[in-house]
Amino acid sequence: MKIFVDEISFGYSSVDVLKDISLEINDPQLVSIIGPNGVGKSTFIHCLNKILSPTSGTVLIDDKNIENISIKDLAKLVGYVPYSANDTFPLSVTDTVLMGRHPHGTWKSLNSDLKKVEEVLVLLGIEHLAMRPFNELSAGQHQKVMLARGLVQEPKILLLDEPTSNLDIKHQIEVTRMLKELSRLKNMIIIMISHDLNIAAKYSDNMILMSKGKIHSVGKPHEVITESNLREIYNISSRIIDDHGRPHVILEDDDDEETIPLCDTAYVSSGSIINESIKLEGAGVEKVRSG
Ligand SMILES: Nc1ncnc2c1ncn2[C@@H]1O[C@H](COP(=O)(O)OP(=O)(O)OP(=O)(O)O)[C@@H](O)[C@H]1O
Repeated sequence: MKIFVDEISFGYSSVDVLKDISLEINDPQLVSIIGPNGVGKSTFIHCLNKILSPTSGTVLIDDKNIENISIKDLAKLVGYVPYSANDTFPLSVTDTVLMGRHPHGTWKSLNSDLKKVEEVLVLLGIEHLAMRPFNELSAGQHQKVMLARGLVQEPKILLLDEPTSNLDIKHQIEVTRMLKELSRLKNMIIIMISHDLNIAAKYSDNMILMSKGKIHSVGKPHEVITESNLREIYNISSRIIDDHGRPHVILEDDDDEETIPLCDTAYVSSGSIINESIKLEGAGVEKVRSG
């Protein structure tokens, strides 16, 4: 499986957002897209599954231009879990997840589909919610159910827009680690937008830092999460603590000379909570041309 993005640009009617983005991603892996608010991260992943069509440039999946792939066929290749806290489904959790088995297809519920749903609910630790009405769940539970719906689709490429933003710290870590494991187990390219630099750095095989509609940096977490990048793009003073070869970001307060962990994981990661069961290095994200 390979995604090749060749010089795509996109603008909404009033604003140019993406400018000549090129990128190639090979191999099963977890890739995080990071960058400040409004730089075009969601717009970019919308161009990878035809929610939006680039104004110029092409997106190829396994050498096929996605413009020539029907929405129904594309759904077999590319899954997408949007950032949305407002989804409502007048269905049970099981039926909501079941919809992911046949996106754009006929509504079915075969035993094999139900088994897949059950597996994914167990994987995400929400099997106890199976019969609960979706609309009665909490925001974090909603987010896990929507993630389950994306996973049960078993796409080759899964696009996730801030999939852990409503989860508590323990579940953010668990789910992100699980996504990395799943990329290997299911042979998937998982592309996740994240604002949590520490968790993203810890579990991503590669990271993409976006700025003003372009890719600013791409590569391994320690290549992307650098003090100079954070100062330039986020305008923050930071210190990078190398934790077993992976960066951890500590904010520095220029006035008070105090340091603040960027997120709780700075503490957690140096403790014993994280117990990685799979440790594989991924590779294969390559910036083809810089914008
Ligand atoms: N439907 C739309 N119509 C017009 N402009 C839009 C639309 N959606 C997004 N934009 C604009 O496009 C730019 C990029 O938005 P996008 O949602 O891709 O950013 P983002 O990097 O994902 O931001 P965030 O981190 O806040 O989610 C922003 O300036 C936004 O205002």
